[in-house]
Amino acid sequence: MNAGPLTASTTADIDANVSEVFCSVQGEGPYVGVRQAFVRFTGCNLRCSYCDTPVGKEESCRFEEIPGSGVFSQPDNPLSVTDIARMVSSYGKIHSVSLTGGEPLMHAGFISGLELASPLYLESNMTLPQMAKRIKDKVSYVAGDVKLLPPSAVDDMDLHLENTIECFRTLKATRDRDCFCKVVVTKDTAADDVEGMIGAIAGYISCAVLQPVSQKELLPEPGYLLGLQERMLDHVNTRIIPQTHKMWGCL
Ligand SMILES: C[S@@+](CC[C@H](N)C(=O)[O-])C[C@H]1O[C@@H](n2cnc3c(N)ncnc32)[C@H](O)[C@@H]1O
Ligand SMILES: Nc1nc2[nH]cc(C(=O)O)c2c(=O)[nH]1
Ligand code: SF4
Ligand SMILES: [Mg+2]
Repeated sequence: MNAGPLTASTTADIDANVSEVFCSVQGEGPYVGVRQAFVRFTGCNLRCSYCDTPVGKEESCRFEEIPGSGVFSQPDNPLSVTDIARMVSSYGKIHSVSLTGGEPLMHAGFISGLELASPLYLESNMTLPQMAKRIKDKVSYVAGDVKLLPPSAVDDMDLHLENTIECFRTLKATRDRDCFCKVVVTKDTAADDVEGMIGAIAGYISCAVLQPVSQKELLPEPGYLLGLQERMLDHVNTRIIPQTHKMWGCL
């Protein structure tokens, strides 16, 4: 049994460093447009070259009390599970609570202690299988990224791929949980790599989403995305959905 530092302990953590809490609509993937509270944790175990999310401050969180106002209070970190429950319940009729980051699975101990009135929607890089095991019965939605990293970005590529597959196996779609995958596609994304990984996880997901990268200079040609979609359709229901929240300037 693996007993490394990222092996989950069995007790819940009562606090965590959170970079922001806000209310918006889900801007990515098949649930685009549903109203959500977003809880963005600090810290990440990866450094994706295209990442659009700055590393959050550890000292304080920013909390948008009125949705869309652009006005933030700055509660001190760490925040408790009770603080989070109070903040997200203030947002009214939400569909779910998006747990994002950074990498939320680095805070699995805290997530396992959350008791919220709304279902949990996990947004993860799917590379920490021990943490995934710990929270698998807490989350109702899993938006799992497939990270096709260049060899220079990982010490052990086989282990990275195994960890990804193990996360999807653990958090797979069931009667009580939806699980789908997103792949951020850039002009450097190799179709063979995408197809290999999607083939390996197809049995665990309800659909796959090809998400064009937001930086214009990194975008592939439209024909490339359509060709990739056609290949993926051999394995799983596949949609091309760009990030929508950036179109209308919401968080
Ligand atoms: C900021 S990440 C946080 C959650 C987790 N670490 C992950 O990567 O899934 C949230 C989502 O934004 C996507 N994303 C980040 N930068 C992007 C970009 N430049 N263009 C399109 N999607 C991007 C990620 O791939 C992921 O699906
Ligand atoms: N509106 C909106 N939708 C999102 N879906 C995933 C996001 C993320 O950064 O995890 C995100 C985000 O930051 N904003
Ligand atoms: S895993 Fe997610 S948060 Fe971390 S660097 Fe990649 S896109 Fe950004
Ligand atoms: Mg985002």
